[in-house]
Amino acid sequence: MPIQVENLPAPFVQKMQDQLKDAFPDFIKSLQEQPPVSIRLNPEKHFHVEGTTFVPWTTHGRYLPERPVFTLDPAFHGGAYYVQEASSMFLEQAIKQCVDVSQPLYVLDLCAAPGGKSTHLASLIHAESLLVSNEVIRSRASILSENIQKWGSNNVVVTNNDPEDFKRLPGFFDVMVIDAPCSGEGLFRKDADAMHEWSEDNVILCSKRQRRIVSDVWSSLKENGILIYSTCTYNPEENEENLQWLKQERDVEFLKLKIDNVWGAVEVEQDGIKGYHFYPHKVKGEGFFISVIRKKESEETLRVKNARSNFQSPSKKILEQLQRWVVDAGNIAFIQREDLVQFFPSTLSQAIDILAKNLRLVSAGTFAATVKHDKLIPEHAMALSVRLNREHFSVLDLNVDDALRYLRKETLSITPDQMGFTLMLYQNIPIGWGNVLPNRINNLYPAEWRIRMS
Ligand SMILES: C[S@@+](CC[C@H](N)C(=O)[O-])C[C@H]1O[C@@H](n2cnc3c(N)ncnc32)[C@H](O)[C@@H]1O
Repeated sequence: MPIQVENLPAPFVQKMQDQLKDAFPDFIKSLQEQPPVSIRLNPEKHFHVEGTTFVPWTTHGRYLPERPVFTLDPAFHGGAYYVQEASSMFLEQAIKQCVDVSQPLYVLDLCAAPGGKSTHLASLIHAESLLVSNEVIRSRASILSENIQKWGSNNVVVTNNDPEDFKRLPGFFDVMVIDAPCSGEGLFRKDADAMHEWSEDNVILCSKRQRRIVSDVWSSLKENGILIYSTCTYNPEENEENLQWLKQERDVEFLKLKIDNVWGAVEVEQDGIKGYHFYPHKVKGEGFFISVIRKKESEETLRVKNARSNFQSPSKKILEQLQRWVVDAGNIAFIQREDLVQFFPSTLSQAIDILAKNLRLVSAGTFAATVKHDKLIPEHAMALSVRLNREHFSVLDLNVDDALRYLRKETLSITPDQMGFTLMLYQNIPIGWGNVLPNRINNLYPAEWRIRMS
């Protein structure tokens, strides 16, 4: 929402004036404009949206001409795209230019909820990479897990830990993203609360917290590993000064990114640090800052041994059924915890075993099914999984009205010919399961995800 300049906190205005000098009036003008609307398409779900333009620093980012009601688009609930502001999609350049994504890697997204960077990372890294998507606040970790399930990746482990818990995993990660909690200056146009909560004291508080987070998690990054540090703020306390602090405390190298001038990102290079500012008067996006840092210090490394994991496997009978539910079943490990079966790439079993012993796991890979008396009830995440073998299931194509009825968990008045668990599709995107009985369809959409908007 465009903002009233007179509502901006006076010390913020003064700081921005000092920082931007001649460009300050353009910056203020941009805050009074409508924020651009952008989405990032899920490359695994092959969904097409008409009338969009490219976010230039991405492959799958698109600007929309206007803001639709995303809640009323069934494809959104099927994980066909993620709604994300465009500047933060610049993470893609940091990964593509500084990380060899042709190799499987261990990647940590430390401050991950609601999942913008994690879903993006999942689309950028090798399919057998491990992405640990962590969120310290429990309720936000559930939202994160929901968004990861919608995206459909099976190589993501969602954890709910404090950054210092990662000290238990020395030298574990090749890449670490710290999209730090910040004073939110860059989001004023989209989030009026951020503007009302802003204060100089809070900037200092955020800056100190950010240093603590980096310190706490530092030992879990490998020697030569890459740290991507980002905030959605403009001020030096949370950006350049934190990087200066890191340079003084640790042996690090700041990496330079190639940027096209037309993108409008502003490179800062001062006293050996490097970073990239995104200002709304220069880019089609919100305020953002990003820096890519290589760790040059040696680090004790936790070895992931090639031994059997301690996970319990489902029974042979269950396993045989499940293997028909997924494509490329040979490369997948199914594990059973109580009556719930999950799966992930088999090459990650050992690493996930280590995570399970050291961290609080919310989910590991994809929830496939609940086992009840040797029968399988498919989990919602299975419908949204990019590994789902659609050929194995009957499907029901829903029009937009029926799809919305389904997502509201209402009764569907359609009567398909085939009985049993049926995949609900909207524009060829799976959105969940129904159990077709002789006289009705049992709507299996998760009650807690049901849409309430009419
Ligand atoms: C900027 S948001 C992350 C946005 C997310 N990366 C995305 O792209 O969707 C920062 C996150 O850090 C979490 N956080 C807050 N305090 C924290 C702390 N002390 N340590 C780690 N994370 C924290 C917040 O709950 C929030 O989810």
